[in-house]
Amino acid sequence: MDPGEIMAVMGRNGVGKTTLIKCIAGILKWKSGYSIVAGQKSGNNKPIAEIGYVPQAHKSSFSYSVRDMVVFGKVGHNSYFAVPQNKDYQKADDILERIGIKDLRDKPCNELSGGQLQLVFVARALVNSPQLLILDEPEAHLDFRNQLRLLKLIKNVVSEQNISCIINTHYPNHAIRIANKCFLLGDNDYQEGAVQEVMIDTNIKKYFSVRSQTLYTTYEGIQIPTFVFLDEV
Ligand SMILES: Nc1ncnc2c1ncn2[C@@H]1O[C@H](COP(=O)(O)OP(=O)(O)OP(=O)(O)O)[C@@H](O)[C@H]1O
Repeated sequence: MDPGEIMAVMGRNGVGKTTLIKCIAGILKWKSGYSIVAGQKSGNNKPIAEIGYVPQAHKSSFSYSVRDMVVFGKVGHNSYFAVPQNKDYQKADDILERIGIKDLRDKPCNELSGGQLQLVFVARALVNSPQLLILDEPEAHLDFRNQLRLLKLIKNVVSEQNISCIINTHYPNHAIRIANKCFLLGDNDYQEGAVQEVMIDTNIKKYFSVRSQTLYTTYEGIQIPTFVFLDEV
C-alpha cells in the first residue's frame, strides 16, 4: 500500500479478516511468507513500532484512567524505564480532544461503554504517529454520529499525516465512503483492487450471498453510493 491510502478488508463472519490483519501487524505468525511494513518484516511476533493496531473493543478490566491508557500507548505499557513526560500527556490530551472524548480523560477504563473504549483504543494507536494504522471493526460499538466522526477522523489523519490504513469492516457503505482500496476475502479466493471496482453488487452476492442494489445520493456536490440489502440469495 502507498502512503495516503486506506484499504477496507471485508468478508463474511469467520472468513479470517482478523487473522489476516493480526498477521500483517505481526501479532500472529504467518504460516509461510511474511509482510513488510515500513521496510521491516513482520510475522516474527515482534511488534513493529510503526504500526498502530486497534483491536476490537470488548470490556476492559484495566482500572487505568483513559489518559493513562493513551499515554501507555506512547511510552510502552511494559517498559519499566519509560516514564511518561509532560509532552506525552499533552499529546494524549490533544488526541482525546480531537476524537471528542476529552471529558472521559480521568475515567477508569473499566467503567467505559464498548463504544467509548473503542475510541480510547483509537486514541492510543494514534498517539504514536504510526505509519500504518490497522483497525479491527472500529465502528462496531459506535452510534451513527460517532461512526461518522470516526470515519472522518481516520480519513483526515491518513491524509494529513500521509500514512496508510487498513480497516476491517462489516459495512460496505463505510468501505466505499472512506477507502481507496478493498480486499474482499472469501473461503477459496479473494479480490483486491480499487474500492469502486471491488465493492459492487455482484461481489456482495458472490462473497456474502446477499442481493443488493446500489443507490446514489448527492451531498455537497459528491455522489455517495449506498448499498441497500434486499434479500439472501
Ligand atoms: N485463537 C483461535 N484459535 C483457533 N481458531 C481461531 C482463533 N481465533 C479465530 N479462530 C478461527 O479462525 C477463523 C477466522 O477467524 P477470524 O476472527 O479471523 O474471522 P473474521 O473474518 O475476523 O470474523 P468476524 O467477522 O466474525 O470477526 C474462524 O473460523 C475462527 O473460528
